[in-house]
Amino acid sequence: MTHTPAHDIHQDKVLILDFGSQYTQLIGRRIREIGVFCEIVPWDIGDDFVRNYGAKAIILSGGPESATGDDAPRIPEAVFELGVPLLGICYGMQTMAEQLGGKVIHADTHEYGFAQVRAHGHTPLLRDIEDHVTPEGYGILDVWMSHGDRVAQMPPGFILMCSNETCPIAGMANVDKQWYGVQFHPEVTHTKQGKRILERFVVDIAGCEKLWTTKNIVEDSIQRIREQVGDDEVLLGLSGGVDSSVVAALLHKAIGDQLTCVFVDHGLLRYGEGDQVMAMFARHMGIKVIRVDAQDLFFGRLKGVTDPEEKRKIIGHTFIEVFDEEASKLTNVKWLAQGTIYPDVIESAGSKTGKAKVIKSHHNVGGLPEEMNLKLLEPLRELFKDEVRKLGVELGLPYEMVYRHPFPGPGLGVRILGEVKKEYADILRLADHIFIEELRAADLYDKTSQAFAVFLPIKSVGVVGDARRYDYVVALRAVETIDFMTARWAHLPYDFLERVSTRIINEIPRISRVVYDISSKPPATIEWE
Ligand SMILES: Nc1ncnc2c1ncn2[C@@H]1O[C@H](COP(=O)(O)OP(=O)(O)OP(=O)(O)O)[C@@H](O)[C@H]1O
Ligand SMILES: O=c1[nH]c(=O)c2[nH+]cn([C@@H]3O[C@H](COP(=O)(O)O)[C@@H](O)[C@H]3O)c2[nH]1
Ligand SMILES: NC(=O)CC[C@H](N)C(=O)O
Ligand SMILES: [Mg+2]
Repeated sequence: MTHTPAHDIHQDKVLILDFGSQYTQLIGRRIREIGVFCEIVPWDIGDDFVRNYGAKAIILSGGPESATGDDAPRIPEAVFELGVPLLGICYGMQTMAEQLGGKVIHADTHEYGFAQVRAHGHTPLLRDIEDHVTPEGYGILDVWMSHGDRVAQMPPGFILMCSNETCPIAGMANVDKQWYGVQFHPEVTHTKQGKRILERFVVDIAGCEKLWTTKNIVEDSIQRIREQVGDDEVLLGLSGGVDSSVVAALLHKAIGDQLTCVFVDHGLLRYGEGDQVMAMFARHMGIKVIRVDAQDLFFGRLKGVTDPEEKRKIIGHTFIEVFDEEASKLTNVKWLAQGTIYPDVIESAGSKTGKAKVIKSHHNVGGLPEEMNLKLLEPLRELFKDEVRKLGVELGLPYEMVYRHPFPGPGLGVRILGEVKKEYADILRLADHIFIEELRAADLYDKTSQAFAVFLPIKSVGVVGDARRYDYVVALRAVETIDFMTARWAHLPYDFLERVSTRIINEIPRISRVVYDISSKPPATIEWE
């Protein structure tokens, strides 16, 4: 049965040219939230790409460079030839000004953080959008700025759109062509009217229809998966984490029992996780799940190994081995499904050109041997994490599963410092479970981005019931973060920490002491190894 969605959800799309801003992904997320599809590409993607893409509007991001420099990154010429609305943000506006005959200078006073601009409400972009009105009747916007350069002279054909004392040209517009530039960042939530401004641009000015909704995405993905896969069989590594769970639910809906999942129990899972995954997917949803008990294999391979990178590599290779073996038992499989999401795609494109240092090798199930000849199926590769979560809920997965904290593939293997032993994993699982259970009970789970316990294989002395206890130490870790690239340690209430610590020491005989990790990232990382 073929199924035709009511709309082509990619019909109206916005192209975002990335000049290296810290907030480029935020621009993308805001446009998607508004209900319009968009994609982020590097600024030097080339004229041909820009001409053939079919964007209804183009947004030029901010960036760290100075538009005054001779070899500064520039907007491809094709952008100006297309006749579509343009919005330059910060660096995007500055280079637009330079390229069209205006002038940018290094400013004497830099603006970082909160600012206000007077909005000259005569342009379509800002008309009737304001936070305050002055006694003289001018609109004022509360915005967020981050710049050292500024536009000193507008290009011919542009009029002033907003300004303040430090930045007399804080916005400019060529209303005929629908080309706009703003010095402030509408994509960050500190700019209160930011989302309205972006919506005005993509919906009212560029005429994009709001077709990018969770319901439409589900319908569209299902149709595309069916067309791609036909009658073939698909294999998916199911971890119980958010991404692979949503892929499982989506594939099951699209192709039913042509899907087989492999769930590897490496002995480094959270408390009760294996049973939960089986109950949820196999029993409740009727998905074919092969549970592989590979505990002895993993613990055997990890015996005596203490170096964190070596542990990560061994876990990664052992995963592939198990996967390979399971795949070879199934005869008709042509596809390997993966939970790759859009930030993975953007970041791996960026890292090809970058020279970033490897801090940790993330395990990767994608490195399967060539002779398997499996084709890759990645139905989430256009979606941001928050979109993946909404999709999960739409597909009927429970809220608690879809909004759970991320869990690394190597699992407790990177939360047991030094050598990994089953004995340690059993102790850690219990401590972690108590911590998470208490977080949920105190309504703090959703207020932290990631929380877990870490096992320290050192012993400390305690006194319990007048007796001496000489046993292990557990560290609690909880962080608040948006993107997991930087993180602040969570300031959990003392009485809460006290309750968790008391329970852990009382209920787990092998633990003598509990400590709380107060390091942020950077300079620490979120996981301990
Ligand atoms: N225990 C496991 N059994 C089978 N496959 C696994 C296992 N752990 C990880 N994988 C595979 O590795 C992929 C990457 O893991 P990763 O932790 O990044 O994603 P996830 O578990 O799907 O989601 P989340 O980021 O929420 O944990 C998973 O999508 C899954 O395909
Ligand atoms: O799937 C994964 N495989 C891995 O090997 C891995 N290592 C770290 N993480 C997760 O990444 C985020 C950042 O962690 P770090 O600050 O420790 O680098 C945190 O959310 C970590 O849990 C991993 N996820
Ligand atoms: N955030 C930005 O885009 C900054 C642009 C430019 N690097 C400046 O400092 O003005
Ligand atoms: Mg995971």
